[in-house]
Amino acid sequence: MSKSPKIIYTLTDEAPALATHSLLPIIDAFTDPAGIDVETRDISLAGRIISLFPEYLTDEQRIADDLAELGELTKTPEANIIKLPNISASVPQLKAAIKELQSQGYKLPDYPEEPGNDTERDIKARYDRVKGSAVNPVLREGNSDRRAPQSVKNFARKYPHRLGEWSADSRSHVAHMSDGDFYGSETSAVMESAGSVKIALHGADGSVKVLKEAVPVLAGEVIDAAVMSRQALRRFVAEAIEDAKSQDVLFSLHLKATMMKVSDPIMFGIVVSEFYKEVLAKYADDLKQVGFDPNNGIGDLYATIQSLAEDKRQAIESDIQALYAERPSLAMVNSHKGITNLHVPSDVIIDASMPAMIRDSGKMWGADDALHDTKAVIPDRCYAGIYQVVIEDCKKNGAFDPTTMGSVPNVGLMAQKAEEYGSHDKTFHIPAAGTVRVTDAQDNVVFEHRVEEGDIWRMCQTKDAPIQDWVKLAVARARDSQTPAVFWLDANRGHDAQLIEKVERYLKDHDTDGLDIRIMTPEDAMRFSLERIRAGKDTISVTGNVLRDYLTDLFPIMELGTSAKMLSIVPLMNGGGLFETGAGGSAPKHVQQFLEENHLRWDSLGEFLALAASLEHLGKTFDNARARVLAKALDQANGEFLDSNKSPSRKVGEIDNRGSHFYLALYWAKAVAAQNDDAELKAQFAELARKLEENEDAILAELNGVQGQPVDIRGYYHPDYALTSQAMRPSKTLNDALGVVKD
Ligand SMILES: NC(=O)C1=CN([C@@H]2O[C@H](COP(=O)(O)OP(=O)(O)OC[C@H]3O[C@@H](n4cnc5c(N)ncnc54)[C@H](OP(=O)(O)O)[C@@H]3O)[C@@H](O)[C@H]2O)C=CC1
Ligand SMILES: O=C(O)CCC(=O)C(=O)O
Ligand SMILES: [Mg+2]
Repeated sequence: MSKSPKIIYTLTDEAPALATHSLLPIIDAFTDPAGIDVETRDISLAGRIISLFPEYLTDEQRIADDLAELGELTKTPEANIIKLPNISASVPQLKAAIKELQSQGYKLPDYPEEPGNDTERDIKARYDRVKGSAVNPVLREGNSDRRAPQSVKNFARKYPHRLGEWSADSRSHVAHMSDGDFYGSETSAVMESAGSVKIALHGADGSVKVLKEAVPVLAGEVIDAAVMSRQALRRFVAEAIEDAKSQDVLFSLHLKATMMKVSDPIMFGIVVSEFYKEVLAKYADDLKQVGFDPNNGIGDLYATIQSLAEDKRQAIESDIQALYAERPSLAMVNSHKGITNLHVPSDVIIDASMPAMIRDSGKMWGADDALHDTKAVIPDRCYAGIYQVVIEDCKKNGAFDPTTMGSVPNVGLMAQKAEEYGSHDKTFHIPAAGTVRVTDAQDNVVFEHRVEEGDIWRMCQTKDAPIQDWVKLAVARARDSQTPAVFWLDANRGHDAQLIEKVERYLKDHDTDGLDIRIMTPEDAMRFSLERIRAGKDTISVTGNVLRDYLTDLFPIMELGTSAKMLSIVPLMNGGGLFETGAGGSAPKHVQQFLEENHLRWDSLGEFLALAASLEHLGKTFDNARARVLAKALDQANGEFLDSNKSPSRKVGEIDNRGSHFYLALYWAKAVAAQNDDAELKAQFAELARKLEENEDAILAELNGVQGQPVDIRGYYHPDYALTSQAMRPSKTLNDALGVVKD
């Protein structure tokens, strides 16, 4: 390959962005002497917003659309990108980010929730491009390989995390719909040839509204369509509220309003509307006037009623308090601040929230600041059942034991916006009763669904090439690790039935001799994997995109206490590599702690693992010996890091993210100094290793000594760069030592 070896390191948001200020100078200190370029690209929420509105900004303020550039890069063989978690913004977060930027002098337009003219429609359309999960789908031009490396598993066995005890009479459970949901209505088809399909709503009154003129499709592609009935959802929610009350358990809702950015906020809004029904009806006119939108959560009510007269505002607030007495208790996001599960749609994200509940004895926090059994409402049936299986297993067998349990790595079908996670541009909030028809170029009806006003109809696409690649990856992982692999597919679902046929066909393209490869429904696959995990055995989960997301938080959280310690590789379909860091998110809670007491508990192990994999990939694709030296040394450093347990503590005054970076640098420098493949690097890094080792106490004292005080970095979404760097690099001794190799 002719181009020079280059790694792109992404600048994102919240805790991982803070950590980057400390880690990147260390990475530079190692890669510069080896002649490897590490460049950054800004894909933060604030950066993406700024890049949308050049004409509103001064020359100094403008920045390029780095995400678009990276999206193109992922389609090339030389792509080598380290992708840290980023914010997938809900509307309240988007508005907060805009407000912050405006206060910093960026003359950005407000977000027009209900645009009244073409200019506003254009503004909203631009903002909607950064809303929700708008980064990952662009970069994920490959399927997903997420697992805990052996060194991490060994770490978990040596330093087990604590899991809450389970009781056999726990009343916690999952509640889901029994009809009228996506699961029940899904129909699916495989496209015979390339072309396009059209989506139209044929009104009961004879009108035709084109919802999408042309959705391009490829030969062999699986498309499916399904509808969620508003009435059925409402009925279900009303019953669930009643039932939670009568069973005296907390009511909690678990959705993915960030990734499923069209459907799930609407479902969230329906639950909010049902829970607060009487109050919302009583003050309907006032709430309409202030622009309250239940899809943004009850937090939006508290924010918007600020503009009402004091007595009206108080009346609404006290009626809400009175309503709480009649309703089941709500699960809380922050009981100290009175933030409930229904406050903000992005505060409770199912992939992280359900494992947290399972980790905590099946309980969630109530307003009384104590843990309680809970009813976990997950309306759609497609995946809800897997969590109920885990709950039943824990009730029967108790909590899992991290010192003996096996592992469930994942191979996920993700490439090219596969399945539900690519559906938002084909998801519609139905404006009037009728029939949604999907037709092909010859006007043949591919799908048809009867719909009512307020229903949510969606179509998903899954290309054939990613499916073939996914099957290949599953076989390769099963072979490499000599581990049974289970495809989690449900023959009763339209989409899954098509996938089962394809999987059976494509498995024949590979040598599967001696491998144990099965296809099971998600619930059976969960039972099977749990039985094995308790016996200390590993089982590869081979899943679609949604279960990829859910399982790669669930199993790591049970096995390792966090998904931060996952290796998360996306082998890009055109030969490049995307290396995600961990399997979790951007941990807003960690930023709060950092700002309050200058302690950042973010665990960068995911970054360390991703960097080692990225360097190894670079070594291979560019036949670059120095990248291989660094990769091998980093791998050893990661082993030593885990073995001596230098991850951040949660407590102020103790080692935090910055201290953990120091140890990584020390172990990495020692490993480069110990190798004999490259004498020049050996000499340079021996010097760094010596400096770091000699000054260990002084550096740690400088890093930990700053803790305990609030920090001001002048911004949450767009903090001041220099101030943040200063805060994240408080050790002069460490900064000077890193200069040894850099200059
Ligand atoms: N790949 C990506 O870009 C992803 C982005 N997100 C985005 O992240 C934001 C927050 O999502 P949320 O669902 O709250 O989930 P998070 O994964 O950000 O946070 C849940 C909890 O997981 C733990 N955690 C996660 N990562 C780490 C880490 N590296 N070190 C230590 N602990 C960690 C923390 O637990 P504790 O507080 O107990 O220490 C944290 O509070 C959202 O905007 C979401 O869309 C979410 C998932 C993936
Ligand atoms: O893109 C997002 O919003 C979240 C992604 C995620 O949770 C995951 O990939 O595990
Ligand atoms: Mg996830």
